[in-house]
Amino acid sequence: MTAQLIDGNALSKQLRTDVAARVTALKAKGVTPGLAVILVGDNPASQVYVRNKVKACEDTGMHSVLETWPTTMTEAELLARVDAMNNDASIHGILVQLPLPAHMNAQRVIEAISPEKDVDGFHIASAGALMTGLPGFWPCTPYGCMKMLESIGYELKGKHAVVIGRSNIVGKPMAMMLLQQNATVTICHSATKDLKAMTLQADVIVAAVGKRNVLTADMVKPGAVVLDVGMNRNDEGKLCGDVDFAGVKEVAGWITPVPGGVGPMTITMLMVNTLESAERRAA
Ligand SMILES: Nc1nc2c(c(=O)[nH]1)N[C@@H](CN(C=O)c1ccc(C(=O)N[C@@H](CCC(=O)O)C(=O)O)cc1)CN2
Ligand SMILES: [Mg+2]
Repeated sequence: MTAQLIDGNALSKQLRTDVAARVTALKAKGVTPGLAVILVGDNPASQVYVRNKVKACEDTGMHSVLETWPTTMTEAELLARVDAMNNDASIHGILVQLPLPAHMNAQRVIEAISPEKDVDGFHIASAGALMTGLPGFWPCTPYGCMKMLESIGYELKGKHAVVIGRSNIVGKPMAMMLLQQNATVTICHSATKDLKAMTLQADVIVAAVGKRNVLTADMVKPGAVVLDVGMNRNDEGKLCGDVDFAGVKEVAGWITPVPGGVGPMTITMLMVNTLESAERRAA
């Protein structure tokens, strides 16, 4: 058996077309959605991601502001920039690209973003809203995973989902979203005793560890849906996920590739969150 591919580039293209149409409608009401992107330091991967975010804004007709600051910026200076964006009426979404330099407290910076503009969904108010089922911004990567499941018409009710990884930005919110759709959810992590015993029971597996080959073919139930959130480099320096793609695709029913899977969906859901923030303002 060979798994069907869930193509994050194709789904993103489709969703961004919908976003662009809604942006046009909002502009007709006099509101242009605006995103502020703040990058501190010169991490080359982060530079690529922020450029792609600005480009996604251009492609969907949104306004964007990109601020890049040197690593020597102080946390107080960064907090002042966040505050300026909180008070800028042309900005509906603010994101501070992570990771931040070591001398900054990322959580403190995130909490300085107004929850109404927290389009990354990282603020504790956003996390609390997701936890309790109240309206709020959902973190873009797990939100993108949910859209991928929706795109294949997958019914989560009563299914067993295993999330590998417990980060605040992927693993934990992913588990909450799956739970909200009435899946039975298991969160596995570095102290899990028998990961394979868990994943073999799973109808849906989300791998979000940041380590190659965390999931291999012998760990997957035939027909399972496998979503790969990892971004690593293999021995040849090529981008790869957490899943042994070549092996697992022979067992799984559905699988996301890396690159071209969850990654592009992260930026697409950022566009959706920013648009919805602006729509709320216009309502
Ligand atoms: N403030 C934030 N910081 C970070 C986030 C985030 O959502 N908000 N997530 C990641 C980085 N990230 C977006 O910021 C991100 C990573 C990867 C991709 C992506 O499209 N990847 C491509 C491959 C790109 C490549 O070739 O290098 C893919 O998977 O196809 C998008 C966004 C951490 N920081
Ligand atoms: Mg992410």
